[in-house]
Amino acid sequence: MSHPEVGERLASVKHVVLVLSGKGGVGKSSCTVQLALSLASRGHKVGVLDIDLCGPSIPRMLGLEGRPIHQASAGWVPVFADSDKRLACVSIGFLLPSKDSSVVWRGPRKNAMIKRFLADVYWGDLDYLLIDTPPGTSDEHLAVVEYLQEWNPDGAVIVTTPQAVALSDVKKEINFCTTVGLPLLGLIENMSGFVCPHCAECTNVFSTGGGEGLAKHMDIPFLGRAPIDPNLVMLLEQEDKTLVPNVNDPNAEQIKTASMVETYQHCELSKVFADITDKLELRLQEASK
Ligand SMILES: Nc1ncnc2c1ncn2[C@@H]1O[C@H](COP(=O)(O)OP(=O)(O)OP(=O)(O)O)[C@@H](O)[C@H]1O
Ligand code: SF4
Repeated sequence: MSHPEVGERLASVKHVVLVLSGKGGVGKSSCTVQLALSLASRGHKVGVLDIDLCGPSIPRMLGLEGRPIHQASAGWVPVFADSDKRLACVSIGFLLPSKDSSVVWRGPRKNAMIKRFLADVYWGDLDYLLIDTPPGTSDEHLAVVEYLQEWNPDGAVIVTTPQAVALSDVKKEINFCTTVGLPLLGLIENMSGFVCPHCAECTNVFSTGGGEGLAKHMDIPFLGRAPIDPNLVMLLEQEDKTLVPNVNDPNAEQIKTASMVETYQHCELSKVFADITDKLELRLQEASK
């Protein structure tokens, strides 16, 4: 079935990237947020579409909980995470009566909502649209791939952890992409080691390198390893995203910035994601040649 309204709506978007994981809790949403912050810090215009309809976490991570999506004549207006309007977000979380409301929908209703997100949101000109998906391969994945068919999304980034690499879930996710013809842009090994908040030394709590081995084995680019960073947890949890987290000294006066895009640049993990983002951008450039 053809979906020309999706193609028309996304004509002003340069790149569409899906973020997937085989298992829940491996850090897919936080990696999506960090890619978005990293791209926005380079001056790109970025949209984050959260299609994890049953467990939307992006509004909380970006500090946008409780903000409404407005209906304008051009379509649904996304919620912006910064005053420069470089980082826009759309999530079912903005449409629910409260943050504790749950979505218990069957496939057809979920599909209809995803189609509305793709066809009705007025993103304006975007350099990147990052789509955060639920874990595994479910109705949401099949729907988004079907609706994007004619638009040809650039591909998928897979997020895993060193422990999850051993499970077949991540291989299933990779096979899903191959089956539906979604190019694999790369794999991120998240929670790979622990950054000490005192000396910034990285300790490998569990084994690391599994993600790189798997990427090699499955012949997909390895984008990098992101360690566990307590300051990232603090930033994602705190309400005011303009305060630079400091787990070392929670009583110290926190540095204030203009936006979360800037705050994130003070986190150790932003350096790792700058490198991951370089590789992803390079991969997208190569693929579009
Ligand atoms: N590199 C990291 N350092 C510190 N904390 C992290 C890191 N990655 C993820 N986390 C934390 O782990 C928790 C789970 O992450 P997240 O919600 O991104 O996972 P997910 O894969 O999207 O989960 P699900 O799809 O099941 O909702 C969050 O509290 C997040 O802050
Ligand atoms: S890595 Fe951190 S916790 Fe371990 S010895 Fe160094 S300062 Fe202490």
